Amino acid sequence: ESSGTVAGTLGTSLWYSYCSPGNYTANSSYEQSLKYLFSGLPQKVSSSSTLFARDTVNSDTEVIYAVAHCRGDANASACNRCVTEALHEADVFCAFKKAAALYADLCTVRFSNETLSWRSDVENFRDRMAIKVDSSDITDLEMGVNALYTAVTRMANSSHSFVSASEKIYAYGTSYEAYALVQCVGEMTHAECGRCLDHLRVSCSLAGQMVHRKATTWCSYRFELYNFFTGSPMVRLPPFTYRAHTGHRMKKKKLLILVAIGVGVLILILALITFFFFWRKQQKRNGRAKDRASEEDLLSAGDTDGAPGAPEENILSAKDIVKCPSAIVCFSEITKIARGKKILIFLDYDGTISPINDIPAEATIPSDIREAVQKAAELFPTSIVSGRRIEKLKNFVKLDNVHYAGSHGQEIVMSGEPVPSYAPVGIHEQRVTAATHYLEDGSSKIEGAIVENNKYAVSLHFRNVDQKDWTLVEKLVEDAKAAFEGLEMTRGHMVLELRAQTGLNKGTAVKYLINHILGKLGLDRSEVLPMYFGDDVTDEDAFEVLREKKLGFGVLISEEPRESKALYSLKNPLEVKRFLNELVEWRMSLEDLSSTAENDDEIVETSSRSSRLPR
Ligand SMILES: O=P(O)(O)OC[C@H]1O[C@H](O[C@H]2O[C@H](CO)[C@@H](O)[C@H](O)[C@H]2O)[C@H](O)[C@@H](O)[C@@H]1O
Repeated sequence: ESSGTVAGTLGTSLWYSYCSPGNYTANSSYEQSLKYLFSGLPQKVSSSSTLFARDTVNSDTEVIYAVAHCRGDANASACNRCVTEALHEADVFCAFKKAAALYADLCTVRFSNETLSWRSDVENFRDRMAIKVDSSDITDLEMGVNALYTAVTRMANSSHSFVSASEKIYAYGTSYEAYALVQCVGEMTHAECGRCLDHLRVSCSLAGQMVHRKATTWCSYRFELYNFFTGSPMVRLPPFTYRAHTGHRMKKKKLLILVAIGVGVLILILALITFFFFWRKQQKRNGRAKDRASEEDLLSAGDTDGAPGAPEENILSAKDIVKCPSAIVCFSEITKIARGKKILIFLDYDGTISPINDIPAEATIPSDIREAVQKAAELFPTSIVSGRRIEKLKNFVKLDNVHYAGSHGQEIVMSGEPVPSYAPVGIHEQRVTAATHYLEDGSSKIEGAIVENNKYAVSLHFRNVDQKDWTLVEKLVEDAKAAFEGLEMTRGHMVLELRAQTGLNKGTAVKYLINHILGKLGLDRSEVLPMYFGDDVTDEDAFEVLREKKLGFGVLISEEPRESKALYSLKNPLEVKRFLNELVEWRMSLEDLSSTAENDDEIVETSSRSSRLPR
């Protein structure tokens, strides 16, 4: 069932739902049997002493299995209500699907035409993460949360199936109250509970994710920096103080420093020997290279003339947010920090890889830019992150080897996967559809206004509207916002948008994509260099994530200097194409270099980009 639909949102009690691909037809015996199953399940689970129930029912052709489980601190009526609502959501969002899994705060429900057991389901976990703590002491805080996790898990698999706990964590003068909850289905043995939890735990590191949860129907855990469960914590762990652990760390640190010094001296000696031989070769080459003047002078200018705002030591810590130097001029700085890392590329669509067009529906991507994106994606994991809905985006981009994040990062489809791996639940789409009709009606009298439904956001374009009518446009969007719940207004290039209030944006999408790509490649965040290219205000969320997490950098696409959280700039989509092509060429030349390293002279003779090759 891995190809099923997964939906999720922040802010509603149903935080994840998963519908399997198999369908049943209306009025079939499967539908009748499922309804029967649904009618008894809430009562069955809420009256069980372990707040867990299984049920089965025979349709004409198949057996349908269901399990439901409520959180250990829920009372019977809250449990009953939660399961009833989850099954109702299943009716709406997984209509006609033979199997589904629904994850709400207080309960999980799973039904299927295949038998259900924790072993067969353990791969089917769902997670929701948020990197909530933006401070330099995140590692120390993480240690506190890890300590809490270890203690609570140990308890859950030794004596209880439900454990809530809290702990005070002191890290560098700040005090955090951390809360944890771990639960297994009562019928599982302690060993099974332990294995189920271990499986959840190893499937993703806690690194940086202070606030997160993971669940299958059978076992789950959740961490928050606020008290989210009912009643007092069952266990109160002694305060975790980072400083108490520093003594041990210091010893380790000293040892590491000594080893590092030894290795350093050795490397220095080897480097001196290598340098001597290299210097002799270089003397010979200089004669031949003198008269080679080419475009590379421009591209490597940042090396020599100190381009304005060009970061000197570590480009990720540059402070100037107004003037972003050209990514083309600073190409050699960029490749310097990219060396040895996997580059991850994130591209906004409109204004970044597609030139601005007066008619949004006609803003296609030029074939040479598409070709550049495709080539880049063959070497670097690439994602297109846009305000447009994914269907439309895919239709324009027409590339299979990229990931897509649509509706301003609210919906995500990974490359090669037929269905979204992340999307808000349906109520948000319904609100946007209602607002779309409202805007269509209201704008029919405003000449030049164009309404565009982007699934979880609706755009009212005023690029072609006479300036005297702009106030009408703004008023219409404000009225629509007031008329429907759960929508927020944002602005872009000559466009006002009403976006579903999901807490998701291009920044959260970039975090999600980076986590998934890291997981897929088995890499650590220090091994990758994400670059995000975007032209609009909505891209600032992504620039900010990369800048503040010191993960990588943003590249602002703009003809004029503009205040931005991006670190570099490019003028227009043509420059984006050129940069991507340069990046591909650089990466390929590294490969060439390593395969012909023994014949260094030959490389110098034939490469027109010799100054950017690693020295
Ligand atoms: O995140 P993006 O991919 O940049 O999408 C943001 C909006 O882009 C589109 O509108 C913009 O481009 C249009 C075509 O060039 C232009 O006519 C319009 O003025 C721009 O705002 C798209 O139509 C919107 O739905 C996106 O939200």
